[in-house]
Amino acid sequence: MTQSNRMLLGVNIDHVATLRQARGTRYPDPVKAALDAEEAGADGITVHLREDRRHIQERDVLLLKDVLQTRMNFEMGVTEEMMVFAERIRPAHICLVPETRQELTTEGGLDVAGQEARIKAAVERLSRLGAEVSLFIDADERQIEASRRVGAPAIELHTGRYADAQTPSEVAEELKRVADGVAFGLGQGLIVNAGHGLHYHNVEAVAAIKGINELNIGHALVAHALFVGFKSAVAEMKALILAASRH
Ligand SMILES: CC(=O)[C@@H](O)[C@H](O)COP(=O)(O)O
Ligand SMILES: NCC(=O)COP(=O)(O)O
Repeated sequence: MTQSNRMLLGVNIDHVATLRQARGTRYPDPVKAALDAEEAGADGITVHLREDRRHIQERDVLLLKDVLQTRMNFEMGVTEEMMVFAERIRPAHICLVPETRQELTTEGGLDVAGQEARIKAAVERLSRLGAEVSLFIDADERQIEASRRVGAPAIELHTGRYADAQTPSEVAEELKRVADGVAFGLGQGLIVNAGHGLHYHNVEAVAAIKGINELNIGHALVAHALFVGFKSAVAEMKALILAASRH
C-alpha cells in the first residue's frame, strides 16, 4: 500500500472477542464489530490471533476474510503455525509481533535486530503471498534500520511506553521518542504506522506527528463502545485523529 495523504485508522477488534471468550458465548461477535467499524469509517480491521487464542479465534479470521470491505491487518507471532495459517488466508497486511504467553498484552516491540535472519525469512515468505508486511517494533533506530534490512516495507511503532508514561516530562520524552522514530523510519524509506494503548485522551498528540500512515487502536474503542456503541466509538476516534493530523 502506498502512503495515504490522510492518517488512517485501523480498528483492532480483539477485545470484542475477549468479552465473548470470557463466557464462552456466541456474542459479542467481532465480525459484527468489524462491519460496524467499517460503516463508521475504519480504514482497516486489525486482528491478533494469539498462540493461546485468548481472544480472536481462527473462525473469526476466516469469516472476516470473506466479509471485510476494507482490508485485514493480521497480527501474528513468528511461528510456523501462524505462517501456515497466513498462507491459507492471505491477508492484505500482516504485522509480525512478539508474543509471550504469560503477558497481559504485547509488552515490547519485536527484536528484529537480534534475529535478522529469522525475520528476513518470514518477511520474504509472507511477501510472496502479496501481503504488505510490517514489523511491530519499539521506536529505536537500531530496530528501524534492521527492519529496512530485512525487507519489510512497513513498521508499526509501539506506543505503549507513551501511553503508560505518568508524568508530563515522561509523556513528552516518550512522545519525542515516537516522533523521532517516525522521522527516522520515513528516512529509511519505510511506511510508518503506530499503535498500542492509544485512547481518546492521548491520541491527538500522536496523530499530530507528521508522516504516520495509520494508527491501530483497539482496547479503548471497545471500552468506549460499551457506553456509546461501536459505531459512535469508532466515529469519535476517527474525528479526533483527522482533526489532529490536519494541523
Ligand atoms: C500487537 C498489539 O499491540 C495488539 O495485538 C493489541 O495490543 C491487542 O492485543 P493484546 O491486548 O492481546 O496484546
Ligand atoms: N497494534 C496495536 C493495536 O492493534 C491496538 O492496540 P490497543 O489499542 O488494543 O492497545
